[in-house]
Amino acid sequence: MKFIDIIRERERLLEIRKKYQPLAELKENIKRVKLRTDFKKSLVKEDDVSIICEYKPASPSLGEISQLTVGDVVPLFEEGGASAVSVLTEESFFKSNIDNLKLACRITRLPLLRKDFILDPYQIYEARAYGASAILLMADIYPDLKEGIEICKYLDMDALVECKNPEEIETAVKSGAEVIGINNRDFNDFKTDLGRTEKLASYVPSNITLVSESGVQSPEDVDFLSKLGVDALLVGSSIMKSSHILEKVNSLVLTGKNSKTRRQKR
Ligand SMILES: O=C(O)c1ccccc1NCC(=O)[C@H](O)[C@H](O)COP(=O)(O)O
Repeated sequence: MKFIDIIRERERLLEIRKKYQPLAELKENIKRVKLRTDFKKSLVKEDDVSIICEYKPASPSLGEISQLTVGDVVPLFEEGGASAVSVLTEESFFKSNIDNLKLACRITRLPLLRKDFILDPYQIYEARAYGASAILLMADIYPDLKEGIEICKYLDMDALVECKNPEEIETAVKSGAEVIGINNRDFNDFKTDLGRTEKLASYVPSNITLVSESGVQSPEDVDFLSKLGVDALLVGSSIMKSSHILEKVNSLVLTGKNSKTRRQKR
């Protein structure tokens, strides 16, 4: 399977959602959904690298990862010291759905990131209506980044803008991004390499919150990425696969404590 297959499938399911729950209805629902605490603020700490724990039952690279539910894992993420929770909401390849976001919202007071392939403003409104405080926007996938970031601001949400090269980082900054993510996963073969953050971190201005995403397995990885000046790490598979989730989260969180380093300037 290729990345483009994931996007095509996302487009197909999006059209079904739009018919099932029109945008006007979502906008009405938003009026009744209380906003969660600030995602960006929760990640930026003076001395600590924050950990965002991701609910991820399956993935294109690993297939089924875990049969645990949001109700099983989110309390453990919180107890383990996570600063925020990411909920994958893609159905076909990651075996989750948007209702898991709503469920997480009932379980935890931590800020919630909607992790999905966002192609359309509809999905940003949908995220807010289902309780998200932030949404992932991929710089090379979302059609109008500036507009997407503005919609997030209008809805009092944060945009985590994912960038794959220096040009995308520059575009993201010009478009108003305040939180930038560097994904350590290569979307051609889905393999991870923490060296991607090493190559790109210094391109991200120091006033912007930097999240390193994917491939974090161990406290040693947290240590390595901390030295590159990241503010937060997004971790899914290694936590979901663990038979001791609470201890796993806690070991990553503790390694992030007092480990924050100033980002190198170019
Ligand atoms: O996880 C995958 O296999 C994948 C494949 C294709 C596109 C995206 C994919 N993952 C999305 C993510 O970015 C991760 O869920 C997230 O960063 C956590 O990564 P990990 O800790 O490696 O599970």
